[in-house]
Amino acid sequence: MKILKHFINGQYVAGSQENLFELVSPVNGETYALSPSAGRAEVEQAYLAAKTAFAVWKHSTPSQRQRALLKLADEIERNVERLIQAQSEETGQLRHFIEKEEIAASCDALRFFAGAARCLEGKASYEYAEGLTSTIRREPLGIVGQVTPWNYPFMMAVWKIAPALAAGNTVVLKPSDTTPISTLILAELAAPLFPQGVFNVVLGKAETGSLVVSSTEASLVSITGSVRAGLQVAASAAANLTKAHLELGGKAPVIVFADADIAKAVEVITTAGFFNAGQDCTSATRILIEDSIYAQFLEKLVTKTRAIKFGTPEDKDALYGALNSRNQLEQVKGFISRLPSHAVIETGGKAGDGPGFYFEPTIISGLDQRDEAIQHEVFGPVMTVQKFSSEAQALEKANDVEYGLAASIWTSNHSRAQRFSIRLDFGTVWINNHIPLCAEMPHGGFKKSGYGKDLSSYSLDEYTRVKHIMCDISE
Ligand SMILES: NCCCC=O
Repeated sequence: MKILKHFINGQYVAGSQENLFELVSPVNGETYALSPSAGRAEVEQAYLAAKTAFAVWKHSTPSQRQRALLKLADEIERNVERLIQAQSEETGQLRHFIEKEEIAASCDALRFFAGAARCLEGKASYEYAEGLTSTIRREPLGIVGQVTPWNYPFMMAVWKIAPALAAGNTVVLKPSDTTPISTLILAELAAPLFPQGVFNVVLGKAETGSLVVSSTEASLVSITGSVRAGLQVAASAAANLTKAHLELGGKAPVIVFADADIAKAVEVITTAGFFNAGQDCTSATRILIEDSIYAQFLEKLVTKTRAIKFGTPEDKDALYGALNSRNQLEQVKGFISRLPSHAVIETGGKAGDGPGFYFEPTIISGLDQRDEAIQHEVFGPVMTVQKFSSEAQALEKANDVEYGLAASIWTSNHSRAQRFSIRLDFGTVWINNHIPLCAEMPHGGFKKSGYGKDLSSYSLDEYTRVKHIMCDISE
């Protein structure tokens, strides 16, 4: 059985063989590799490598950082087949999905940050006080501790490391325990392009993650994960006064008015809800439908959903693959088993056949606003439908969750679209669409969805600090 290794100081490093755990294929439930679990000594070894590397990398010019990031994007493209193979094995995702939604998008993000590294901004230098001239320096923070999730393992690692490295920081990253291999390949591809120790990967479960985010060597800790994990990271960061960036869960409302383009709404919402088996923090999960079109819209949504195929990684016609783990499948089944008696399963509601971790695309109606499936993130191919009868009611239901990551509004009334985009309490609001992202624009939430931004120049702000230098110029 293959035993994975950490990637520290530019090379693979065997971990302690004491706490090995199994990596299980979501496609067939079989164990395909063993992973070590980094303890304190290994995490400290990674931080030491990152600290030594920071002394060099912080003096690199933005142009040098740009060249390294651009080369990394090219190298990823040269290794696309290897990456698709690794990631489909660890996630159960479809091969065509990984290529388009992860690898291509990750290369684009790397190229964006390569350019953005050269365009950092600050206030104009000037004499704001008599006899004194002020300048602003934007500096890297130091060593960054990062924890990434399993839903898009490769792309989430790129979203974290690209702005960090572009700004001149060095990294210690712990990928999810179920999906470490694509991140190890990323580190391996990056190694010849950056000074030794700039990007280190330590493997393990939650205990290793706690060691990474509680290190006193970290200047920033950044996590994409659940609200529960985010609360723990925020607490441990606070104990050291370490800056934290938290990209946590979501429960996106999708508000459909009678004047929307219904055919387009049905098409996009079913894709945006079941894409990646709904394991997406911006997934279209809570469909709020104006009462005058409720029955007609629901019928179309159900018909379209029944035609959705899920399948193994090779299946070109499938919309999504397996859920990431047995644990995640149990989570989704748990939500279904706890549905109240007033809930109606319009379609789906069951696990798929076979040994893999599959679940049918599912639509649930009849729920009350306070019910668990409306209030909490399922992170599976499950959407709920609710009715509303006025703008005020739609807005109230949409905002009435603890999350604030993403939302969409569907209408042909321009003023209404604008009103909702202002009043929706979510970090991204789509108008007549749902799910697309781009590297130039920020991704991050409000409320319990966390704080700080991934992507865009706003994430470079997270990874830099602003220094004011004031010089006496009096004669
Ligand atoms: N659609 C990408 C969202 C990233 C987090 O799940």
